[in-house]
Amino acid sequence: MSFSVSLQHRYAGFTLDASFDVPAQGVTVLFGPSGSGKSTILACIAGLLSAQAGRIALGGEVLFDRARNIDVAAEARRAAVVFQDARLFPHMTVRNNLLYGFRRSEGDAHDFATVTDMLGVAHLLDRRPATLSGGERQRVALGRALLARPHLLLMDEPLAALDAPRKQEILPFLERVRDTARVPIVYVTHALDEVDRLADTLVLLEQGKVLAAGSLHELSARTDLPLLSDRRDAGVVLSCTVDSSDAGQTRLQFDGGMLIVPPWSGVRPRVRIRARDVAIATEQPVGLSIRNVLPARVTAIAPHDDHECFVNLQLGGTFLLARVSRSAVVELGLAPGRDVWALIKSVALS
Ligand SMILES: Nc1ncnc2c1ncn2[C@@H]1O[C@H](COP(=O)(O)OP(=O)(O)OP(=O)(O)O)[C@@H](O)[C@H]1O
Repeated sequence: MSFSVSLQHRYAGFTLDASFDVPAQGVTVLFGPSGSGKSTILACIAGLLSAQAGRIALGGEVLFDRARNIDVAAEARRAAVVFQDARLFPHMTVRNNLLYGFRRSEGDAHDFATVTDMLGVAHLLDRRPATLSGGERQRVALGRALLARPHLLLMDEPLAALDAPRKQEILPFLERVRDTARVPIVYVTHALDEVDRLADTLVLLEQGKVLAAGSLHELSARTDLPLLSDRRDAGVVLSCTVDSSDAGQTRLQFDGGMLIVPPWSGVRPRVRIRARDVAIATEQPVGLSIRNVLPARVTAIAPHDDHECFVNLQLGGTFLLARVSRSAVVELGLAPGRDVWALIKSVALS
């Protein structure tokens, strides 16, 4: 099932002309600099703004089609929105805030307990919003949204108002929602750490236009997207499964090989392998302290700056990015099609 969005809208000084087609599952992150049109797109999806032209369809359901005069009312779209500020009702307890949307849905007590447990708000039910921390308020806002049993969950920079420790506190809850709630999520942010942690699919926006849309893994391996490749820690994000674990190390399986990492107890680990942490050897090295040495094939080479190149590598269905000096590319005779060994010096786990 796909989620298909095509929108054209003009404000004085700003033109939105954005189209993307993404899977209607998991988290789709709209990422781009301030003013690139992220919130405008979200408002159109929510039904809070009618674009001057375009079409929005979730699976077979058309929510908006300007040409056919279809514009499903916001409530009927069943799209719950979580904003930067929690927007809870101040005079109501947490319980009543949570029950607000729930009453109107076909939910039952089991869902209420599941959601309050999942978001760690069960002990806050009798409190009022003013007595909660910013992170707790956002968890309640998320709970209220989930209990409305939305067909789409929309989040507009839900962590932007929180300080770094509160943000770290709430990210695992968002991961849990992504991994357990069967509702497609569209998530707006301009924070790359949130992209790394949460995105399954990424839509990159700049000045009202879509630069690229695709899986986070695929886009993180692209060298022609400065929004991603110019970051200091540019590199690919891989979703893995745990193969085995013992006291000393964990083995992570990915499509194309195995990674050895320090002991890890999570369920669906994601790793970021930074391009500067990947070296290339043309023969299998021996006597190395690096544990992750994997056979790979060079697929492309692109200049990064005056001194360095990005080398695209493929291992099975997985792409890696290595940053190596221009002189090394020449000396090693690296070229597309060449079989090499990728030496992964360090792996960042989230
Ligand atoms: N109601 C409006 N009237 C006129 N211009 C608007 C209106 N709403 C948004 N804009 C303009 O449209 C552009 C896109 O705004 P939008 O809020 O969608 O961007 P954004 O990517 O979400 O930005 P940010 O990350 O800063 O929230 C901006 O230039 C903004 O000033």
